[in-house]
Amino acid sequence: MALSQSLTTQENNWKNGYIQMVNYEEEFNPQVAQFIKDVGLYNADLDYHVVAVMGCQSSGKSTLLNLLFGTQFRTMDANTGRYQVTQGIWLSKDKDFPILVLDLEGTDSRERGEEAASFERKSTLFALAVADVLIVNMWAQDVGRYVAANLALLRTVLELNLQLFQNDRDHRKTKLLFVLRDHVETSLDLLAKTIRTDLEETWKNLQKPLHFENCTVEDFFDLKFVSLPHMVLKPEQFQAAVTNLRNQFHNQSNSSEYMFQESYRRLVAADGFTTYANNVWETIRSNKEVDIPSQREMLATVRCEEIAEEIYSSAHQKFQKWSEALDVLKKNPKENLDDSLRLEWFPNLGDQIWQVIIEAMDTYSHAAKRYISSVAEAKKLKLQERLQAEGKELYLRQLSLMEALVLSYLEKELERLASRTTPWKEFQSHVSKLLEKCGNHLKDIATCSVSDAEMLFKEVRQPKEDELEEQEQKLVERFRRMIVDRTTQLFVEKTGSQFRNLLMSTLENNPQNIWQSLSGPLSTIISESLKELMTCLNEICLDESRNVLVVKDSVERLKEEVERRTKDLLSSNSVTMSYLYRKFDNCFRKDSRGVPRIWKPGDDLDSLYLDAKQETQALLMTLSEAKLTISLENLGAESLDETYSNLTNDLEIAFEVLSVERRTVLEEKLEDYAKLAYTEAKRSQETIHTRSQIPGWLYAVIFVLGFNEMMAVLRRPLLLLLILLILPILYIVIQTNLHRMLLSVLFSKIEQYLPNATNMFQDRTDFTSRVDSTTAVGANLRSSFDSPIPNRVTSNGAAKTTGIRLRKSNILSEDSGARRRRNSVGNE
Ligand SMILES: Nc1nc2c(ncn2[C@@H]2O[C@H](COP(=O)(O)OP(=O)(O)OP(=O)(O)O)[C@@H](O)[C@H]2O)c(=O)[nH]1
Repeated sequence: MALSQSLTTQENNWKNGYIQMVNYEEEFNPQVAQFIKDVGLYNADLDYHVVAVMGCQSSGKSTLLNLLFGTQFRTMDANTGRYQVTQGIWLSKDKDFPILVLDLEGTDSRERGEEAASFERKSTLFALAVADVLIVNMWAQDVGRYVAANLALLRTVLELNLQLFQNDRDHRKTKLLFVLRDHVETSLDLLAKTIRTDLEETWKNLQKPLHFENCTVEDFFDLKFVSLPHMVLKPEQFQAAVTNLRNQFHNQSNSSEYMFQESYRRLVAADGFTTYANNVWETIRSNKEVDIPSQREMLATVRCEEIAEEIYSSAHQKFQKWSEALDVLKKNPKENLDDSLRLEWFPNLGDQIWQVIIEAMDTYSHAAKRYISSVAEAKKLKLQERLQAEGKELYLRQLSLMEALVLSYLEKELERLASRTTPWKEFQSHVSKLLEKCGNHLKDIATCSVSDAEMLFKEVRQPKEDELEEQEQKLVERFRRMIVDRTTQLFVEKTGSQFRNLLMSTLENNPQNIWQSLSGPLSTIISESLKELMTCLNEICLDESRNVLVVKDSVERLKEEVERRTKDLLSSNSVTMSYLYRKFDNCFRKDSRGVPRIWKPGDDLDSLYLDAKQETQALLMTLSEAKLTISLENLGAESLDETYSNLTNDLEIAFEVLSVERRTVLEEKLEDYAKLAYTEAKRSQETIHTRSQIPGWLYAVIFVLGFNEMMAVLRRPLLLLLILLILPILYIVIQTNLHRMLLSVLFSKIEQYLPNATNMFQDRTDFTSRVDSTTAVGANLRSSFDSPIPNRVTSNGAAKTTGIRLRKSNILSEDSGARRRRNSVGNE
């Protein structure tokens, strides 16, 4: 409450150039710091002085200060009676000079009563701790007289000063300036002598620490005595004396008279004055012993801390700007490492960070030089560590972002390399160039030209560079594996395609010995392919042991590819059947020269049929099981041959092409085809046989009996013309063997429609006759199953029809035979 009241007052007073430093309730005003700044002393360093005045209440202290320093402390108005004007401790600044002026509360305050002595000790102790010059304001007439207040005042000063500097071996002196007011008669020297005697007497009676035992008052104080004439009675003399005294405070040129000496300085820089004063006051107030050295150390600690903090935050702001710029770069990642981008990445950021740190440390050293060096150095070290840690962090961020950029760029470039049609081509040389480019980019941006900066950041960069190198190698290795895989795949596919062509041509030309025929050319194809692959692997730059693994793997994949291609080609029933039909036709319908057979009555149709079927079934068996023997040879250089020697020994590729189920299906189709061919052949043979058995006389009989009909035709030109047209057509049909096809079509149509016709006929007969008729046909069919040769072609239509549904050969499975028999019975 009291403080806030004081502050309100103070706001007005501040305009008058003073502030209540310690209020009546003994509270220190935190706004003193701002006051110091406002009066322009904050940066004065040690180039300032402190003057304090003490003395009895209403002894003209404020009046004196105002006259000497141009301050505007409030003074008592004599017309309103004698009362206390100055309460607590007030602070002002000399109007023109860097002098802080302290106006202390009067020592024998009537208003404070019994507590006056306590406050007097506190304020005196405070004044001795902070002031270079302590003005003791006294009435001249009181000197030499036994005035309790004066003697007590002197004792307090000496005693407290002793207490204050007892631990300070390098203690500072204080100027004690006795200003004797209203000096009238007694000479100043006499008065001074009296005071000096009093001081020495008091000093003698004081209990001193052992190390100060032999010290005199003047080891601690420079004593000076000034008297001022009566202000009211002798105003001119008073004014002249005041002017003279004022000059002693301001005029440095007259060194003997100059009031301030170097040895009085409290060695508290102006920017730390508030902190120092505040701490001293708080220590005094809490009745603790004020230890100047520890106060100075405390001040050094506090101030160095403040200075370091201030400098750190300034450097931090600069780091922050870079950090924000790096954030922007992170959000908008670039995809290449163009030179134009380098500037965006703050090249030589390490140097720039180092520059900030160096500047910060210089500023700190300059600002902290006036504080205890051990404290300042300790704080400097901490500040340096802090700045370096933040600088390293920033530098590391840049490196991490660059690492991400470099890896992303490298990945894209590697993707581009891998997506080429020949991904292996000059792969390693491309990779080397890329890695060099990435490395140069990092080096250009991250390397420091200043050797100290390089030393600082190298320990951060080295692990990051190692990490980047490791990541790059991992990435390259990933793509190398991918490219090896793609290259192998390309070779496998290419080899597979070549094998397919080879397989097709071998099936066309030599299906019977297909696998033996394929082995040789396939060995050559695979050997050539592996040789090419190894050349590519060399460009991809795999080590030899991995080359062996890749080649081994490729061989396995090639085996799989050969199997896949074979199965693909023969998976279609129509394709496989076309080879089987051709085989059957070659054996059955053509002679050993490949000329189509004209069936003659003497031809052993059954044997030819059985042989052809056997041959075709043998081909089917051959096609069903693949067995290739590949011998890889001369894969490359001699050394490689040794490495791959275990690969070149008899590589067997064996697999099942057609499953048992598929084989059964194909055999059934083959059986049907064979039987149809046999039936056609048999019919053709019997036709020719019948024709050859007609005797010559029968032609004469036909001529005689048909003479009339012949003449009838000859007499009808239209009929003759029609016959003349039909006969050449018939001749052409017979000559071109088309009559067989037409006959087979005709028979198949008959087969198709005959059961329906039979059924229709049977519907018109009674039930019994139908049963009999059906039984007879069934017996006829059953008898035909027992022969490996299809039934003979007879005039019996039913036998003709069932001839193509004969039981299949013995090589067919029993299941299939049983099923077919069930089907036949069903049909019956
Ligand atoms: N006789 C005489 N009176 C003076 C002299 N200097 C100041 N005074 C008067 O003494 C009275 C008190 O003056 P202040 O300057 O207020 O005294 P002070 O010691 O600051 O008073 P507090 O701050 O209340 O302790 C005023 O009326 C002044 O005019 C002087 O040298 N001689």
